[in-house]
Amino acid sequence: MLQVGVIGTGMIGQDHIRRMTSVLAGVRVTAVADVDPAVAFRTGERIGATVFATGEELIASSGVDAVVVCSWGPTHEQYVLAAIAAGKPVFCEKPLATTQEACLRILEAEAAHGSRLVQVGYMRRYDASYRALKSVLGTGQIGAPLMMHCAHRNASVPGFYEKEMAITDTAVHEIDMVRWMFDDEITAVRVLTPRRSSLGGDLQDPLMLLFELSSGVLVDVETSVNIRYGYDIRGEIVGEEGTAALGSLSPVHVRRAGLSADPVPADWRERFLAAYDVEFQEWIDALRSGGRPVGPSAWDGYAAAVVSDAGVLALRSGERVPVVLAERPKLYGMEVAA
Ligand SMILES: NC(=O)C1=CN([C@@H]2O[C@H](COP(=O)(O)OP(=O)(O)OC[C@H]3O[C@@H](n4cnc5c(N)ncnc54)[C@H](O)[C@@H]3O)[C@@H](O)[C@H]2O)C=CC1
Ligand SMILES: O=C1[C@@H](O)[C@H](O)[C@@H](O)[C@H](O)[C@H]1O
Repeated sequence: MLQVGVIGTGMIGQDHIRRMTSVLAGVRVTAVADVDPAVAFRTGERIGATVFATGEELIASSGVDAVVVCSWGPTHEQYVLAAIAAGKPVFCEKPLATTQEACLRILEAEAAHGSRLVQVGYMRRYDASYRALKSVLGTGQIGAPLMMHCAHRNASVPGFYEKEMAITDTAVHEIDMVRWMFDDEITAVRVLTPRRSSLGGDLQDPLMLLFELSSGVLVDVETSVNIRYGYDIRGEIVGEEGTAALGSLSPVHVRRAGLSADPVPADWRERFLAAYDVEFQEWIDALRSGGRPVGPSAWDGYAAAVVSDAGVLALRSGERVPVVLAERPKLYGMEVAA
């Protein structure tokens, strides 16, 4: 049984605790910590886990074999570094860290440790629809890819959500997905600002991002974070001889009162429910078999941060911003995770 400690017991922390305590096999949540002690105590009491006053104490505990970090982005670096220093595997929700400099510090620490300990929570790589899309691409049946159109729509966002988070918090999923889908790097970013939605308050919402890949493939991403009608994730690849798109996800299609409709998920927990399950089960199984994490690596977390930084610059300047990555350390090979 893998003994896991969870740092950050907010929205996604609770969801991952639920899957580790009642859905997945071979795992027990033995410890929790949150900067808000009331939340941590309620959770610890409910699931019978030890509550630690700080994430660092949780990481040091002998009752914790592996760590899951679900706290706010700016706090990820300190916990990932502490887990590496303790030699414990750490699953960190996205983003790996909020600056590329912080990601580089994590890469250095992991390289000094000498083997992979870190996995980043880019769950789209585990989603059945994205996996099917990648496999269609791989068979060559639509010919060489030329473009991809994506949409990332949230029904609404919390009050603390700022305009650049449409890139650093939201489109960062497409940044990782595109690198994985095409086995390629994003080399430049542009960001266009359409007419502003009146539903987004001060936010510049929606945004239109354009990624250039080193192969010449172009990827456009619409982010709309106040779309109201639900959580809608789309993707279509245009190839030389055909197109392939993420399919409809609904198990049921309703026709009534002059309407033909599929339900739309409320949020990411519903849309990516199965993907998170697969992501965590594969992580647990890899660690239990004495292996290393094989999903999105600290390198992937770093690359996403560099592209995301370029996106923020492109939004501020209105210019095309090139993406410059550091040299890829040997530890991360050229393998494509998940
Ligand atoms: N993969 C995905 O689809 C998703 C990933 N996320 C990521 O998960 C992380 C958490 O997001 P949410 O759960 O939505 O936020 P949240 O605000 O609901 O929960 C975060 C929790 O972390 C706690 N926390 C903050 N600083 C802390 C610290 N220094 N030490 C310990 N606990 C601390 C807060 O008190 C709170 O309970 C973010 O990095 C976010 O980007 C969130 C939603 C979906
Ligand atoms: O990661 C997530 C949130 O943090 C983010 O705020 C949302 O825009 C994404 O759709 C969700 O998957």
